[in-house]
Amino acid sequence: MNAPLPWLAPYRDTPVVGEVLVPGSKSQTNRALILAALGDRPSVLTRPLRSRDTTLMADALVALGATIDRDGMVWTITPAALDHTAAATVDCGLAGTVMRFVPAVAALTSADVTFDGDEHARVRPMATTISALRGLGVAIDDEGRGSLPFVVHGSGTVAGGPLEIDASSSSQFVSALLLAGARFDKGLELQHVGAALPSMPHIEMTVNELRKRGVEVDDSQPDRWVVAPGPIAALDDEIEPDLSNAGVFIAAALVTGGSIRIRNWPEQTDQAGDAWRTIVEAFGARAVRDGADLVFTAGPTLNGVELDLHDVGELTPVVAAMAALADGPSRLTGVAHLRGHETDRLAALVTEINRLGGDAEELEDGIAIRPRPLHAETFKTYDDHRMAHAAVVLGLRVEGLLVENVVTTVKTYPNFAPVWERLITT
Ligand SMILES: O=C(O)C1=C[C@@H](OP(=O)(O)O)[C@@H](O)[C@H](O)C1
Ligand SMILES: C=C(OP(=O)(O)O)C(=O)O
Repeated sequence: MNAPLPWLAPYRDTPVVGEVLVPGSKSQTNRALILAALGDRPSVLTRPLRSRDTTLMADALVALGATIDRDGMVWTITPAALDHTAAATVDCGLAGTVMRFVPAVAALTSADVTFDGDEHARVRPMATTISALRGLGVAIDDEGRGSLPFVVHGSGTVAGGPLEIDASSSSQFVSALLLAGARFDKGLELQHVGAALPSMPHIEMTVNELRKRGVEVDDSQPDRWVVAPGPIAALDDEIEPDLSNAGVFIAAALVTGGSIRIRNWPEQTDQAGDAWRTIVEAFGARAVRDGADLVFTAGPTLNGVELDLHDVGELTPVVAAMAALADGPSRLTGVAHLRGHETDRLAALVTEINRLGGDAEELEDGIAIRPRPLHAETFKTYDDHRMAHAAVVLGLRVEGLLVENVVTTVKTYPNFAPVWERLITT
């Protein structure tokens, strides 16, 4: 494949004022697809995200026997008969939700299912998925790697029952087992042991999605989930806008002293990205509801921040870009697990901010950033959609900044670059 051409990030020396409707939530779409494929009847999904991660998820479920009719903004999912026996291959791309969520579904089929992904996917943490499924009696052949690629040898059933795992490197290890747990013969009694779990809102989203489909989940004890065995009811559902991806637009308003209306921000939501409402306050900005929308307006200064982002780690790259443009120093902590994301995000952010002449330093569990005048360079994106988001935010204030590969944003946002360009240049 040819190397992508660097993209000149639009620069702005006046406040960005505008509005945007972001596409659907990646996390909700991929949970809904899994649960529909395991459901008791067909389900209809409205406004799903159509991006690389959700296409990979849909293709994976089709490979396991589900039928998915993708008609624009309405997808109809007919569940997989789990007696599927034909050998299948699942391309995980760089999608954590695909590489962590789908193996437990594959274990329920009677097929040999090979999982692999992008080059960097092979170094993302997977050992917990492999050992957890083995602990439930599933045969997996990973040639001792503890990472992709591996083959799940489905035997048609998973016994389920009690299981201890260490999910401190990714909440997705917990979500994956909960999503399939009701279809295990004995259900699942899952106990997390180890350092604090990251991304708790994502686990809460998993539990909510299960309950919406009639699955009984007891989460009354910390770090413990008991999923009763039984059917997963089909559900016709509408996907919310992706609030994590709204962050790059919110940042555009904050770093230029402007204002942005994010359309259709849900009143009640379990998305991690809802945290933008409080994060912007730390920067000295505010978020005000106006009907169905939330309007984010910059304050007179962009304060430095001290934020523990353990629960909302995926917001870190955009927060770090804002911090590099702030009026004072920042410390972003609680995010050691970002080293296992699309790239080692702590190292990548420090390298790229410093490449522009900034002063960022890696901490044991985060980043310290002291703002300095920045100059244009090519900002490397490491095939990470959120590194590209960080780059375009910095490009608003650093004239001439080039983004190595803005197209990498297709992981969770189709058409991001033209939408951004229109907002910033009109
Ligand atoms: O379950 C999910 O949909 C996700 C969980 C989180 O993963 P980690 O717990 O690995 O950070 C989050 O960062 C990721 O973007 C999506
Ligand atoms: C960590 C992320 O993705 P993934 O689902 O691939 O883990 C992310 O989107 O920030």
